[in-house]
Amino acid sequence: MIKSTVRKEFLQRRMNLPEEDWQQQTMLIASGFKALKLPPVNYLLSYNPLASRHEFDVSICEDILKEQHMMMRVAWPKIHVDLLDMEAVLVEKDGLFIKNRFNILEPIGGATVQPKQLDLIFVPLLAFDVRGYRVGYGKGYYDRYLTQCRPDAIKVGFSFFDAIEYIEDIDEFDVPLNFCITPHRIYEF
Ligand SMILES: Nc1nc2c(c(=O)[nH]1)N(C=O)[C@@H](CNc1ccc(C(=O)N[C@@H](CCC(=O)O)C(=O)O)cc1)CN2
Ligand SMILES: Nc1ncnc2c1ncn2[C@@H]1O[C@H](COP(=O)(O)OP(=O)(O)OP(=O)(O)O)[C@@H](O)[C@H]1O
Repeated sequence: MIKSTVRKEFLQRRMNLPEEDWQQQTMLIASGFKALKLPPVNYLLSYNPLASRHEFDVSICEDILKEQHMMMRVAWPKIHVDLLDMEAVLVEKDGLFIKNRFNILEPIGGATVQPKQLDLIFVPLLAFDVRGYRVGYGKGYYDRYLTQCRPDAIKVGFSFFDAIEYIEDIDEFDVPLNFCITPHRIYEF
């Protein structure tokens, strides 16, 4: 399947998930994540989920990590629409967020974390394949950003659905995930 077909189909499937299933599967994904053995994490790039698109609520996994990595600091993406690029911004406790044009909460103020400082990245996705390649909303923000990160930075995706066979139109910019957690499986690539 090509990215544009995957994008439409999986957004539809996610939007059609009944609230009860969404909640139950969220808990299964979070317990899968808890079982992951990760090296020390100093800097995490998280994201604020778009509830209106039924995105996975990564804040549960953030909390799990905070217990395991006491020194960990969390950054959030801030996009630059004109440049199609993104930065990771640290927000201290009680920091402020404002909604961007896509309705996603972004930090106001706060220090930028350099991409090479990040140890762990939660990567939003609509679907992924058996090789760890993913499809997002199609603007390439994460693809551009991930090429600037350390090769050993761990990229984790979360999905309510299992891997698809192949995303056909992968290009040289696509960076695969290291892990994808689904309600019934942990994929490692
Ligand atoms: N929660 C969350 N935060 C994130 C992402 C994400 O996927 N999820 N991103 C991951 O990249 C970046 C934002 N990327 C986005 C890219 C497109 C659209 C979007 O709604 N696109 C419309 C088209 C709108 C237009 O062209 O103006 C669409 O898909 O209908 C939203 C976010 C950074 N932050
Ligand atoms: N590093 C890069 N430099 C230039 N163009 C890029 C880069 N990364 C991705 N692109 C381009 O951005 C466009 C969108 O990429 P793609 O369809 O893979 O987005 P996506 O993975 O669904 O979106 P996202 O990364 O925002 O979640 C493609 O045309 C792709 O070639």
